[in-house]
Amino acid sequence: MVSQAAAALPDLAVSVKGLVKIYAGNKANRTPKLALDHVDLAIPRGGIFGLLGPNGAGKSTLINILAQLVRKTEGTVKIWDIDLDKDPRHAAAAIGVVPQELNIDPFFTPKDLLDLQAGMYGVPKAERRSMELLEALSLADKAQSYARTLSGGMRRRLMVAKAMVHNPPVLVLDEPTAGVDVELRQQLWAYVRELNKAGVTVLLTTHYLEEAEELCDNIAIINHGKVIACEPTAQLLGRLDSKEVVITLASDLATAPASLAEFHPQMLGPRRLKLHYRPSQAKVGAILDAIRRAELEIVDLSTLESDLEDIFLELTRRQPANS
Ligand SMILES: Nc1ncnc2c1ncn2[C@@H]1O[C@H](COP(=O)(O)OP(=O)(O)OP(=O)(O)O)[C@@H](O)[C@H]1O
Repeated sequence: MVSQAAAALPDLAVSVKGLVKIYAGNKANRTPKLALDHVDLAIPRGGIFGLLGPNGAGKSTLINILAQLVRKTEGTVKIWDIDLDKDPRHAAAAIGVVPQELNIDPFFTPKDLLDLQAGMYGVPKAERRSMELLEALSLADKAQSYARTLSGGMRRRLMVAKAMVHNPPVLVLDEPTAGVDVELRQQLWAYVRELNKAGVTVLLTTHYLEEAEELCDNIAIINHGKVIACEPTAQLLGRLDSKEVVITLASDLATAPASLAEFHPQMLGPRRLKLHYRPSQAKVGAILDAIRRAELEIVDLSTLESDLEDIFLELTRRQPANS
């Protein structure tokens, strides 16, 4: 699908160095906002790269800079080895962006929208593949419907098709599964994986660790405008050393027994107790033994993987050692 000569392929699909974005204050809030604080990112060609972070971390700002919708304050950005400052037009041609907001002109049909977008990118008529894209995204039967009649999931898929009209080697998806139900999410991921297999490098942002874990071969975590981790998914997950067990007890408990203190117990209710442990230092069996010694009867038990919050705690705690 991507027709660059092998010799010309860059090692990095996207390279960001020392990227800073300061939003100027507005009338309501005059304080300038540092949204990206010297971000370095090297996104290898050919993979699916996840940019993970909580609300307000700076993910959309970064993506909007790549899409040239937001002007950076400082730093260098290269897309497919093309410097955004030196050659913005070719940098734009190398990337397709699916924004978070589904802004679709309601009075156009999906087919018209794709044709128009292709025209905007200067794709010659003979090379336009609007119907092929609509088919790939299960939208062929909606090709001639008004966009306003499409469901949220269909709109999202139409936005993906729109981002691909000029056949860019890099596809960026900003929070692609927000508001998309499980089945459509799977379809969307299947298509993204297909594109990736065909050679498209994918960059996606998400709040969800599970999503990044399922799809991405590399993950960067961004928090308060700073990249706090960037590594292969397996390595990142392996480095996380925090799990929780939630235990339902047979009878009420006023406070957690002192003998469980090493597991930082938290009462979730009179019969529900949450315990924390580090898999590298304690096995879940050790927790069960401690509970039995405390003469508590277990009715049910579930373990929880670390969530994003835990990861931040873990990574920020370790940061001085790693930096
Ligand atoms: N146009 C703007 N003017 C001022 N501040 C902004 C503007 N856009 C974003 N910000 C601020 O910059 C910070 C980063 O926002 P950004 O939208 O990039 O985060 P995000 O990680 O994409 O969050 P979300 O997941 O909620 O989209 C936030 O504190 C946000 O309030």
